[in-house]
Amino acid sequence: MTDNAWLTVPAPAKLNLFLHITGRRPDGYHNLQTLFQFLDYGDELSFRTRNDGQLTLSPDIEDVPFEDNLIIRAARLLQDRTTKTCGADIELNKRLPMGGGLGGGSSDAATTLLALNHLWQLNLSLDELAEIGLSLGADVPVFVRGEAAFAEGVGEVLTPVPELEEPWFLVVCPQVHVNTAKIFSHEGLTRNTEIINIRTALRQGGRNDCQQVVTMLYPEIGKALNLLNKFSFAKMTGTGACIFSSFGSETEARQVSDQLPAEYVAFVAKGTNLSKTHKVLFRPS
Ligand SMILES: C[C@](O)(CO)[C@H](O)COP(=O)(O)OP(=O)(O)OC[C@H]1O[C@@H](n2ccc(N)nc2=O)[C@H](O)[C@@H]1O
Ligand SMILES: Nc1ncnc2c1ncn2[C@@H]1O[C@H](COP(=O)(O)OP(=O)(O)OP(=O)(O)O)[C@@H](O)[C@H]1O
Repeated sequence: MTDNAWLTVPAPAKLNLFLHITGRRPDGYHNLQTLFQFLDYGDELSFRTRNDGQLTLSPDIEDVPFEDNLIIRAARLLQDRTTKTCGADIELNKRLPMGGGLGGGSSDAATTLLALNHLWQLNLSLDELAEIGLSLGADVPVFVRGEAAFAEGVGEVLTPVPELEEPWFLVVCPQVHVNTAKIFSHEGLTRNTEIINIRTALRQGGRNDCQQVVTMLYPEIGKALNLLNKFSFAKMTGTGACIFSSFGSETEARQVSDQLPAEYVAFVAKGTNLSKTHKVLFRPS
């Protein structure tokens, strides 16, 4: 029932270069100000269209039922806008830790929306795909749009910042799974950081308002921060667990990585202002 060649598309990680929480909305969600940049490292998805309306995914992600997987949920939302015959086989090469603050699930969802929109020839605009993506998670729209951005609202009001420096990052991934909802509902969370404008944000940067609560609940993350801080200023991304430091060159980042204790899971990647998904789908060289 297949009728096509495989299309392989990256699903890169994101970093929150800073993350300020500026308020809590009546629906419980939080207003944020954050700076998103992508990494040239992430998951990879391959798609092959089917003409029988079926979706398959391999391999399964342990503990994530098929219909709950953000890849399948994204594909189902697009199927709602197609004829009954649009289907796909999907292969997932999962590299990003789950619950790491690197946005792996959101990036997988955005890549699925972009790739299937292309393969099923739906011609939905990026605006439409970002709106569909927002119903899957607050981080999906930035991956759909594919540009480094200053984000406000719950993360969906995006101002592209194409002029950001693109340093090398050392990302350390403490082996704990942080539950995002648990962090946002914690009574000790800072929720009243002053709103800043984009120029101030780009000039001054900022901190991660979740870091204090997360390191209190997950001491392993505080320990990793203390260690990385000995080499270079370190910060948490999203609601953790991953932390990062930036460097002027890949060599410097690798030198620090090589000095970490063997049990630390870490990778080195370059920051990118255009996501690799967009490079592959829209600007192939
Ligand atoms: C922390 C960030 O990673 C920053 O990029 C994101 O805002 C989180 O985005 P995400 O993982 O896509 O999160 P979602 O799946 O939308 O939300 C998970 C849970 O976190 C809380 N949540 C999330 C985002 C937000 N702006 N306010 C919240 O209060 C809500 O309780 C929600 O139920
Ligand atoms: N394709 C997927 N990849 C990863 N997680 C998925 C996927 N589909 C559903 N999930 C669920 O989403 C949860 C969050 O995963 P994700 O890897 O996006 O976390 P995260 O990196 O902390 O994201 P964020 O920075 O957006 O908070 C997982 O614990 C898992 O239960």
